[in-house]
Amino acid sequence: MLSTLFRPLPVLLNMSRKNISLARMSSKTKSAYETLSVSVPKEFVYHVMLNRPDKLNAMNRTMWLEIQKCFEELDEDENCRVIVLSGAGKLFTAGLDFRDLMEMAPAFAAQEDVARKAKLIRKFIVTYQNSVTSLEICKKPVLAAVHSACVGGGINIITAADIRYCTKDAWFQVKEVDLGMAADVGILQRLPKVIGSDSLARELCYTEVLDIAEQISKKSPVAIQGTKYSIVYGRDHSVQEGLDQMAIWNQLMMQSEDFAQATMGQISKEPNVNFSKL
Ligand SMILES: CCC/C=C/C=C/C(=O)SCCNC(=O)CCNC(=O)[C@H](O)C(C)(C)COP(=O)(O)OP(=O)(O)OC[C@H]1O[C@@H](n2cnc3c(N)ncnc32)[C@H](O)[C@@H]1OP(=O)(O)O
Repeated sequence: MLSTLFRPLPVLLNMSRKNISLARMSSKTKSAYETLSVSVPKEFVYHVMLNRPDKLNAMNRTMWLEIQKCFEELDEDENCRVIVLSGAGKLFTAGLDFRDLMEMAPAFAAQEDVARKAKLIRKFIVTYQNSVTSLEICKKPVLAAVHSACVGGGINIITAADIRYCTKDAWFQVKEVDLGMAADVGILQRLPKVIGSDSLARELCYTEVLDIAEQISKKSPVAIQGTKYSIVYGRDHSVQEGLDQMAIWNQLMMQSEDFAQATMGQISKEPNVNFSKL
């Protein structure tokens, strides 16, 4: 289980529940966010909370953009020396917001030419990559405190943090293959390095459980093959080179029928999709 590789420290979450008003924050960090809550539980300690509890902290476009804005601001804020990142409500995050994906689909579909479609998709991927990378670029240490579920996009986010803590009930799922895509905003580049086991990272990215062969065979071949290619590429390249490769790869592969079929399967809770041979 991936959870065994993260350090359990529920105390962090308790500390963070003290909500200290925005008025106490420095003048440089006074943005109000729609999807994040920022407080200062102790001097120099800032607490950023993913704050869409009624949506299981699903990461919509606003949240991706606000994460980057927030970490860029805290990077500049001299009153901030360390940042705790957690999720409000019953779990850390349910990952990428499906509704957001559905809203973006018509814009992609409106472009008929593959190069123009790819240009649009690339912009979307790189925007979300930059959001995750903002935690890594931020000069202040970021401590991720995870409780209950941390799915898909959430793993991207915490692998860019400095230290990961979790409660005993926490569980982690690299879920992108179930959407018919290779994870493209940092998991494949950072997770193997973070957990120090290329073998375990591959198992988690392909499947999550031990009956490996059967599970892999039922998933999208576009997603599995893209995942493998990108992990191997990531092993021999820098994180940024891996992210660049990923954006090029998925600007094409997210146009495949596997992506649409797998995403619909997840939304309708009928994940048994018969993918075409590849
Ligand atoms: C360029 C792109 C870069 C980013 C890529 C990122 C990719 C990913 O993040 S892939 C992972 C996507 N997420 C998932 O597949 C998780 C789906 N959700 C679940 O498996 C469960 O909800 C969960 C185990 C997290 C919690 O289960 P629980 O039984 O407690 O709750 P549910 O009844 O399933 O859900 C409650 C309502 O929340 C809605 N919801 C859940 N997840 C999402 C989501 N990711 N996006 C939008 N909405 C979500 C769910 O539909 C329920 O809504 P309602 O039926 O209206 O009550």
